[in-house]
Amino acid sequence: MLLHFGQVPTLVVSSADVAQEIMKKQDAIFASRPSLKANNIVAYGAKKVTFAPYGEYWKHVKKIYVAHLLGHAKVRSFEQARMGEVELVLEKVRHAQKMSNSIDLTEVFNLFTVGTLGRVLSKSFSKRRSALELIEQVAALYYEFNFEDYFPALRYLDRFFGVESKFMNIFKRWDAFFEDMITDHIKRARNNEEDGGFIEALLLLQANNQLDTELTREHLKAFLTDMLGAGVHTTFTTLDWAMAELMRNQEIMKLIQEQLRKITPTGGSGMLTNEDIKELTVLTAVIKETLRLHPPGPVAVPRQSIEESRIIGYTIPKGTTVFVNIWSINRDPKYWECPDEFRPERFIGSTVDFWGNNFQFIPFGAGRRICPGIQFAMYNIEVLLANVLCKFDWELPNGMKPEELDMGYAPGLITVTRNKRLILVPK
Ligand code: HEM
Repeated sequence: MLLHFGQVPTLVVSSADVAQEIMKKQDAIFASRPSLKANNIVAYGAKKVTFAPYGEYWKHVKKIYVAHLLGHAKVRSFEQARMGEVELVLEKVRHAQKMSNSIDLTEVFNLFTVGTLGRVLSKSFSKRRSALELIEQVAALYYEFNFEDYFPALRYLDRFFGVESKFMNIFKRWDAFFEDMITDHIKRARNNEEDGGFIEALLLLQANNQLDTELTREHLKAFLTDMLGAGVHTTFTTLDWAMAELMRNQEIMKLIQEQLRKITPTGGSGMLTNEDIKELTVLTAVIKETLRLHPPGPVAVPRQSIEESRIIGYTIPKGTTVFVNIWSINRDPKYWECPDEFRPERFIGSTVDFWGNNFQFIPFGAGRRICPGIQFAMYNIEVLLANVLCKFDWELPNGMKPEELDMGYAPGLITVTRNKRLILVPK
């Protein structure tokens, strides 16, 4: 559907066929991003990959992300940090179990996600709650309708809306947070404490000066905002939805628990590692079905066309902003039987995967701009779910029945979280 939002031609894509046309066949034309006011302020111009226009700079920085943080080998190498955070979660749950208390799993998942990411940025990362608070504030402001993005000629009206000053205020706190993180890291490095994290790698690249692109302190901070901005809400909300769906589908939860309880952990700590659970098809199917029904980003990050093109017989002008509606594509009855039902078994024995080749299932997007954090996210989601399901049985509080669990969506545009916190009792 081609619309005009103010002065900007806008294409909304809600079918797998057109998504394939945009994200695969004509990907080079549609691989850029529109320049939004929020990005020019909070995201340090277009320095972070998520909002960089398609081109050489984007390619160089994405390579840095993959080589030093998000690539498969790197993700595997972060096992210690990941398992350290799993251990913290298990301790909290054990404590609640011992006291016969309920536990707020939404909060636990949120802290786990920011903790695993923070630790691999810098080993000494500890400000989980401040980071979460900042991410919330930025998310709330980010997609607030910004008049100027759609009516550039009416820029002067911002003095009434005040969007820019709101962004500037948040940006100052955001910037100070990342400045502290880098400064703390540098102080420890003076004491010869190596940590193998992303900030260390970036500082080394900066010192060696062998890159094809400039790497200033601003670039470093932009990359860190990219990681926390793109990686935290998306991952935590998947954990939250998956666990809620399992509470409503007890037979599937029991099946996974039986499979998990047959595995003997290889690590000395008694926790299951990613290696231990790599053959668990039911757990993977549950996560895929969660991502299909509740894609954390219901609308992919907007794209922009760099030249005029033809899509299914229509002319799409250069500079069109494209929104791919992942949510409705993932539930298209043309591809999915009973699309609104949680049925993980549909993925067992199926070749449909989320790597951007099956356009009826694109929770991570597709094409050149596909999410580079898939492996990172999946390792964290799988290992945490495996451990909390293996070590504990779970009940709803106050005699609540599974069908009474609120599965409504909280308001929000960037990521779609559950309406209510997930409070459960570990047994
Ligand atoms: C369940 C978890 C996640 C989901 C569902 C998800 C989903 C997405 C989607 C839909 C896009 C846009 C793709 C497109 O335009 O075609 C994206 C982009 C991106 N994601 Fe993720 N993401 C997740 C986790 C992560 C994590 C953990 C990180 C990093 C720590 C990350 C980093 C990024 C980056 C940097 C981009 C921008 C890529 C580009 O513009 O080239 N994501 N993600």
